[in-house]
Amino acid sequence: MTLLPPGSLVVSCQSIPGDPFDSAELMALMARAAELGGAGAIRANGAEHVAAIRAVTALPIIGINKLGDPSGVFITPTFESAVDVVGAGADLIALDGTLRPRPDGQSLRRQIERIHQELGVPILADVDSVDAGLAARDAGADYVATTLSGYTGGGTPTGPDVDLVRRLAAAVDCPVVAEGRIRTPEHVRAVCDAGAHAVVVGSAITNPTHITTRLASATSPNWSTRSRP
Ligand SMILES: CC(=O)N[C@H](C=O)[C@@H](O)[C@H](O)[C@H](O)COP(=O)(O)O
Repeated sequence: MTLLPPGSLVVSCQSIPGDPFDSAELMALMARAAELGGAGAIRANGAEHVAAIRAVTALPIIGINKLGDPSGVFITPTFESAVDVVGAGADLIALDGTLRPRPDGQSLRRQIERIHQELGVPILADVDSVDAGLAARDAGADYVATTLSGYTGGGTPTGPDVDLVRRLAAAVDCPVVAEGRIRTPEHVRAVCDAGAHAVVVGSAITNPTHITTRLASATSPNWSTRSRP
């Protein structure tokens, strides 16, 4: 059985430090709601949140561990950072699969090899380019995802990187997961048409602050100064 069946919607239940929803219990409720809504898997950050989500759902969990400086390699940057997340119940590990230097000086290949051999779970490599996707696959990744496109320099676009999904799907011999700034059913359709095997949606479902900001910014610029009846 594949952990991420084709056409799965993966809901990323991650909170932002300092946000009112920054709690493992609340992310577990988000995961339950995602399951009721038809999600095929959950993505979650850190052992505490993975454990809370594991307690309320049997859906596959893609575990990550964000550590260190977000301007560098910080999504599950080392073998050690994956250990507790798998211990808490993650079924797959996602990690930074970009070509950037890793904080412990280890190679991506060695990190993937150790997670496969010592923790026994598949790897999803979060990449930002076709070259990184090819290298991550060559290093042993089981899935590649577009997660880091737009976050490694050169500015962040507003929508998903549909073109990278298409180019990765043509280049790598493993499933391609679309992730990053997927906010509407049209975005989901576009990445599926481009060849995505599964689609990850985070903020548009699980971050009420972000959802409010996007909708609030769409009101008339004169709204706040308009006279009220
Ligand atoms: C770049 C980075 O650190 N992405 C993180 C990866 O785990 C999360 O902060 C995102 O929320 C996730 O990728 C889902 O994306 P979106 O929230 O845009 O649907």
